[in-house]
Amino acid sequence: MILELNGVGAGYGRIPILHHVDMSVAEGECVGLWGPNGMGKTTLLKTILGYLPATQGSINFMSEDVTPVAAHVRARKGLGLVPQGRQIFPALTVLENLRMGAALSGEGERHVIEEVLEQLPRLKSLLKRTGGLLSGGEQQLLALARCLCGRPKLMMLDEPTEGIQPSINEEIAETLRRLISEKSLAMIVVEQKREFIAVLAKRVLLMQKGSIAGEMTAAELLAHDTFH
Ligand SMILES: Nc1ncnc2c1ncn2[C@@H]1O[C@H](COP(=O)(O)OP(=O)(O)OP(=O)(O)O)[C@@H](O)[C@H]1O
Repeated sequence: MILELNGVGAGYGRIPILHHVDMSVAEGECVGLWGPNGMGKTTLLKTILGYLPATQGSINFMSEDVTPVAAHVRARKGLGLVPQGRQIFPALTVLENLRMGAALSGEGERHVIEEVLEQLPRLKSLLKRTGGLLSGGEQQLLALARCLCGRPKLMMLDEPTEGIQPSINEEIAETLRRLISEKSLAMIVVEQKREFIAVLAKRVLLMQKGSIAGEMTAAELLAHDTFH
């Protein structure tokens, strides 16, 4: 397993949000995380990344107990995030955004960026463009590319299709599918759109009220009654 959580709890101040979360991700596996709004999916990603401390349980990443390890050290070890709402640097150019990501990789910046651009060729013609002037979809591709420039071993994506037009969502899904099948990159994908998760993840965890309430196959997810 590349990631293993055992009985993890976390919250904000004294408000507990996550309760006894057990989950694992195998090498090269893409796991979907699905559930209604406000159930703790983003909180779970923040806890795995170390932005929030686990108040209970343990987090194991690449055979190391990272529960006490600081977020920036976990990032260097290979935990990457494509955050909700993209969070690119709007005043920097596309290339500068990628350089920020590549600083984490510990490899030659130019080589890393060139390789990532081969996977996301649409960005090649946008390198000098200011990030804030890109469309939402282009910003999402940039956020994905920036994360890849840090050479993650496990990439977590928080609602990558939110507010993005369908044609770019297909491009994002296809890029992620290739990264899984060709590069064996492990992923956790938090998503509301079932069709998007089903294309990528064989195994989908259902999150409810801060706990993992069940596990489904992609086919079961597509057949699942919606929450609303
Ligand atoms: N910084 C914060 N301080 C206090 N409570 C928070 C904070 N961030 C989130 N919460 C609360 O934690 C709970 C879980 O939120 P979280 O964002 O993890 O859910 P989610 O499943 O990712 O939902 P969404 O899809 O809407 O982001 C919610 O009740 C939310 O109000």
